[in-house]
Amino acid sequence: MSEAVKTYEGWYAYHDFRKIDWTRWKSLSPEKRDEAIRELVEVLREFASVEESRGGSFGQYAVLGHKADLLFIHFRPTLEALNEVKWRFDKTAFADVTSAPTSFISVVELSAYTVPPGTDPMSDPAFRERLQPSMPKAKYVCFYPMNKRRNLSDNWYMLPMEERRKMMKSHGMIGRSYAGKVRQIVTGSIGLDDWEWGVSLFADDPLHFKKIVTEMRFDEVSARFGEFGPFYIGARLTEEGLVSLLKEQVKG
Ligand code: VOV
Repeated sequence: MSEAVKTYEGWYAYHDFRKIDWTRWKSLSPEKRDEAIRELVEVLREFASVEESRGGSFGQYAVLGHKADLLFIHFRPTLEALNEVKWRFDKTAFADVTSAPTSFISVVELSAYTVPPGTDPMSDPAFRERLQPSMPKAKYVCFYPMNKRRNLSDNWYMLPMEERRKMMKSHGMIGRSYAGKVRQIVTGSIGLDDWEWGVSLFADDPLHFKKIVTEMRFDEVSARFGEFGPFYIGARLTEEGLVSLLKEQVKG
């Protein structure tokens, strides 16, 4: 058996994708819509307020294309806290006009591949901080789930540790060349959801997503072992942006 990599876990993550039923939204009376918006704003402010007490983090995005309309990303210390968030949102009148085309449950994860042997990364406050990240305030988010291949000829989980470490080092070096352009938050989902990881990337220029993902496709660890699920791209939504989106849609 190959040596399993040591992983370090932080906040749990809930990627909540929502599609809006615009026909139902438009069929509500103006008073009901205003009331639903007021309640939604209150709940989203509540979600965002966890940042102040460092009890989690929250981001809201408008999703492009047909796969979803909105993405809410929640980081919280426990799965129970994520469930509370879910029920809190589902109780709102706005939730009644939405459906959830998909969702993703995972936990912020760092691994020991790049940790010098014999050192304890948890003694480093910066490392511990990265396990409880604030949602980056970049303009765009890109999210996709991924696995590492387990074919007979290319099985990540049967490679010796040293070989995996070498490939992850090369991966990390490509990643670091995007410093200041792309922030990544990798969340582990083995045993929690249908894929092995969720990759959340944040950037002010969406082309940087295309560049980094392309470059990584040519790097051995992604080229040989990467298996990818659907990609989602979202633009960060301010409170005003969300409210005007909901109001504009009903104008003839
Ligand atoms: C924005 C840049 C960036 C940077 C700096 C970066 C660095 C690093 C380092 C140093 C490490 C290893 C230690 C750790 O921190 O866990 C990782 C780990 C990981 N990564 Fe990464 N990655 C980036 C970016 C980045 C991208 C764009 C992707 C998607 C890959 C692609 O082909 O589409 C990705 C995936 C992952 C995954 C799935 C893991 C866990 C793999 C495992 O087997 O455990 N990642 N990553």
